[in-house]
Amino acid sequence: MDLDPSTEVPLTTRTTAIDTSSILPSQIVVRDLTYSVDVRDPGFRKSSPLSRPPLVEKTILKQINVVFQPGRLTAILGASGAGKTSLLYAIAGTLSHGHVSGNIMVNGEDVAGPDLKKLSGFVFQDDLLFPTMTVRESLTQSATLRLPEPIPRAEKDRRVDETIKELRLDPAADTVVGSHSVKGISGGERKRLCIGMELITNPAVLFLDEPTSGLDSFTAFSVVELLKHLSSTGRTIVTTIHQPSSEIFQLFDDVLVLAQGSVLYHGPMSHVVPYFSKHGFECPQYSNPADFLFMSVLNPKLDPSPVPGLVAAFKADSLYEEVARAIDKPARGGISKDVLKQQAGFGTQFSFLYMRAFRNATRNKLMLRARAGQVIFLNVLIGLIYLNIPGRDRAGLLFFLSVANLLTAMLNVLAIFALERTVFEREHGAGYYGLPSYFLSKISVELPYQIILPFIGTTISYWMAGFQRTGEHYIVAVLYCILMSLCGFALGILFGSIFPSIEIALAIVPMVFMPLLLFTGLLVNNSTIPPYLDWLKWLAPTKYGFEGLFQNEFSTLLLPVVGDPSATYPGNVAVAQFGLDRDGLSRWSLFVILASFVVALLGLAYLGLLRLVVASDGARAQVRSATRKVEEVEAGSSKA
Ligand SMILES: Nc1ncnc2c1ncn2[C@@H]1O[C@H](COP(=O)(O)OP(=O)(O)OP(=O)(O)O)[C@@H](O)[C@H]1O
Repeated sequence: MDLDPSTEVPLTTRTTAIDTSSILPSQIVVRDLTYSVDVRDPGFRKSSPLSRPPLVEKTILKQINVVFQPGRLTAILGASGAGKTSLLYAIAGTLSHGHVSGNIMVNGEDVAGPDLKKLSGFVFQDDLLFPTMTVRESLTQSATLRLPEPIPRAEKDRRVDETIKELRLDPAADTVVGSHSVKGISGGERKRLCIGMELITNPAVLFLDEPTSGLDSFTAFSVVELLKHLSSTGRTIVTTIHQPSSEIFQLFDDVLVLAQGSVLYHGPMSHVVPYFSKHGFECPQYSNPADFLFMSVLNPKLDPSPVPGLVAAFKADSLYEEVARAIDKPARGGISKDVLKQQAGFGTQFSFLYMRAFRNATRNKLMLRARAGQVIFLNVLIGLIYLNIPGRDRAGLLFFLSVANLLTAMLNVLAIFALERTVFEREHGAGYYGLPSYFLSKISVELPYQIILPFIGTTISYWMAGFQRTGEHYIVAVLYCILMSLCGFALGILFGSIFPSIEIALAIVPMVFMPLLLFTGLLVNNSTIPPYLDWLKWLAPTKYGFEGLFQNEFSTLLLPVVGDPSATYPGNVAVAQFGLDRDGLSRWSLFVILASFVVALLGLAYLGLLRLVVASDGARAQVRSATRKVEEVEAGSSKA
């Protein structure tokens, strides 16, 4: 349990640390909001194993009309799959999949989703914070990247201090967020930090998706009490919530009950029980109204379902008339464009991301040592193996250098990117920074590794194995290894972004990658490969790496004849024996092709990331729903 009495104190009577005078009370009117997605027809009967179900439209939200008032805390309740998250995302403008129709107005002005996104804060259910950053650093990140550029640094720092005070995070201000393996702040502090990261811009509207999930009841209560306090300062706060306790339920000003994408009730919390009792659902005395709703009205096992009748009943109720009136005559206060969150400029984004990645890399000392250690260990080992091996038999070491530099870089980057991918998707989606600044900062932070590590590794094995002792040959060999490492870096990002998880990437990548090793020229002589497979060699960076390293070392060397060390033959003969002269490419042509490969792979990696950020918003709702179902099945089986 993460209960720390010093930090989890209920926040009942409190003053506010944040200057709330600039909050413009914002009424949100949602009119005829409909949301649908195209899905494969679940009722389709396959006529053959290859037939695919046709796409059909699935309506998730059906003509929703609701009004969220400033200074009020609204809870969206509903069974799993009712459309709570979809409604929140659709209003907040964080959906990118499917078809959304209807209007969303703030103080009577029509706002497109992205504008409301800028005007409001959004706290996601799964809080993705950087584990190596402290609470203060996380808030500073939000202030740096999301407050307008002209606001002075001192003012941004003041806002960070205010937010820490407001959320009572002072005792944890300099504690790292932590992760599964490193103990950091408590669950309640994490949630408050996520809220704080949104509060930095002092938004008039705050959306939260299940802010109490995973918290014990007391911590959950203190989080909702914080929301209540924040709404009392004039903010419009809307949160989805899953089965709140009766203490938490009492904190809400308004409740919106959803079922099958329609509104069953939207009005004051105090009217919920009388309203449903009027429609035949009597809440027993001393029962938690939320539990009562889930066990009776929202119980999916009820046959016939009361939902259609209750949807119609709500539309005929005086509460709905109030909503309809507000929709017809929305409040007129305008929206101040000044309060819109602004993304910092490219330079600020880049330098911040660079510093963060740099700090992250240097704080993660284990990873740093592991990366350097594996390079030194492998190259000393291979250097010892080739210490006394003469002539062209050292070709195996060149093969090793080309493949190992690519593979180690690719796997390291894949492992690191797998950890930060979800954070990247979330931060990018929340408008902290753009893809160009992220991509460039990633390259800039990784570049020293991809230069220094191959340099160290190649230097060790090159001199131990006794390759040509001229500056030129040594430098060309190092440059080839750096290019191979950069290819691996780009492939790591590319595979990390196109495959949904590191497990899937690791299952598929060897299948694609291993056959390409056959085209290097060492394992199979190039001239013996059948013509219909021969073209594949052009796709193998290892071919260019190995061929270039081989030519660099052997083409100008006189090699000893096996069995007669006093006799020699020109190294070009060895090049021809391996079939490496077949394409007529010099070591410099190979070098240029390999460098072009790096650029092309970096371009593909960028496109992979672009595809990821476009796809992530739409996928989020589905993933959450699937996760919830798994959790429910697990909870059900553990109860049983
Ligand atoms: N992009 C999508 N494609 C297909 N179905 C979707 C998509 N987004 C949502 N859905 C479906 O729409 C329904 C409503 O989903 P939503 O996540 O809004 O429900 P919810 O009330 O928040 O549920 P939970 O409490 O389980 O998170 C679910 O059946 C979900 O599977």
